[in-house]
Amino acid sequence: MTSLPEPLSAKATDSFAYYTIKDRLPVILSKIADTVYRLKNTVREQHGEEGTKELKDIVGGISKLRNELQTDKSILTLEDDRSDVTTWNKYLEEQTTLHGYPPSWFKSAWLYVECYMYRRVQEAVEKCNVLKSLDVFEEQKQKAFLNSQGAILILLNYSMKVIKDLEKEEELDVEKLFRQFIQVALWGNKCDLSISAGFENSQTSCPLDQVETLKDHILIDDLKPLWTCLRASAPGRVDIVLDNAGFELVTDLCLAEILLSTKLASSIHFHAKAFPWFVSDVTKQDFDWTLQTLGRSNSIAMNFFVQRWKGRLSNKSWNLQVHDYWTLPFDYSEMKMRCSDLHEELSKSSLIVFKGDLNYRKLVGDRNWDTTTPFAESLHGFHPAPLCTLRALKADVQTGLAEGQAKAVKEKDAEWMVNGNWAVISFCDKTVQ
Ligand SMILES: O=P(O)(O)OC[C@H]1O[C@](O)(CO)[C@@H](O)[C@@H]1O
Repeated sequence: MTSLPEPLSAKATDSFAYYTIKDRLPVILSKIADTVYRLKNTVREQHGEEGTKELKDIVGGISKLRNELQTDKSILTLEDDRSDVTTWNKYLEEQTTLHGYPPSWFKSAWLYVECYMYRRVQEAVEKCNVLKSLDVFEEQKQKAFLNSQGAILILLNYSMKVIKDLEKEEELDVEKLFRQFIQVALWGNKCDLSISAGFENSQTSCPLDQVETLKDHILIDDLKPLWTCLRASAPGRVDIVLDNAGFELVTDLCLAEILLSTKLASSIHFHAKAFPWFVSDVTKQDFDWTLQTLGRSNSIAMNFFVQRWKGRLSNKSWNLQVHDYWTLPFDYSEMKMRCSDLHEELSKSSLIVFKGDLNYRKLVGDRNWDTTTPFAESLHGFHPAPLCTLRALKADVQTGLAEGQAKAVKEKDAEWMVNGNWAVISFCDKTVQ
């Protein structure tokens, strides 16, 4: 086997990694500090002096972190008592031994240091007593959801009509529905709050029209083999490794619903993050909040789905799973070796759907691949089950393109790799070492 390409890193000053670490991450950290500071009156009312002190400690921790990042200090060990501390600290040791110097923000692998930043933010919260369950991104995530209400309503009204037609046994083209809901979930990934450095990024256009208007922006379309695979194993277990809360989560829930209602799947296993991550990623709290909020509305479609989805959670056709591996800095080719229980769990699936950019980066190891490297090869042996990725491009890594395709798209849009306007549906049903 030929050697692997280098991991992406801010060492390359013309890279998106460099721009992210130099400009985007400090903005995200400042925004966290502002948001937390604005909670001071509420926290004082609810938790008195202890809360006020903890809030100050969080803001202090975030400012210190921003300073470490901007001055390219070494990565420090974690000092809270979360279950993953030992794994993080051991990895830091491993990296120091491997390279002969301690990792730092601008010298080490982008994937590692960016994940570390979110884990350090969590450290500041974990060290608290009364504020231990604070989600520093909660306000942004909830605002983005509420600002996407129009698009959510259109999608849920349409989905309700589809379900009712299916129940009436109307002759519906199931493959067409599958293609449509996969693409809605794909473009749901355009909206995320970390690419916009935490600034407003809600879904405002009609998600169904978008499927048509953005068709030519899908650079890899593996819908056909994906459909064939799902059809052959139907109805089986489908896993969805979630990405962002807000509009994107609703598109994922609708996809899950359609897979079950059309009997393409018998159960859905959603995978959420164990703590607030990359600004807008879904935690269990976000998942629950989304259902509660839909349930409080007076829209018929929202209420219809909340009842249906609560039923699915209690009869276990929907399952929500949380695992620390999703918030560790490892790529997925390391899963079998580092975390065999999750790998084994995923191997029970008929199809694993990985949502979003960060999952893609972890699938392909966040390396400087030639864009024509086959997707299966870039997975570097990761294949617990047939898998696909639904990803809007927001980082300068891509595999599976045809010869000349990268050049052609770059001529149309210089920012194609990072602006979220281009996407891929890549599927793999075999292991390639
Ligand atoms: O929510 P997604 O699609 O995983 O995107 C995560 C974002 O974080 C990054 O991975 C790095 O900031 C970007 O590449 C992307 O903007």
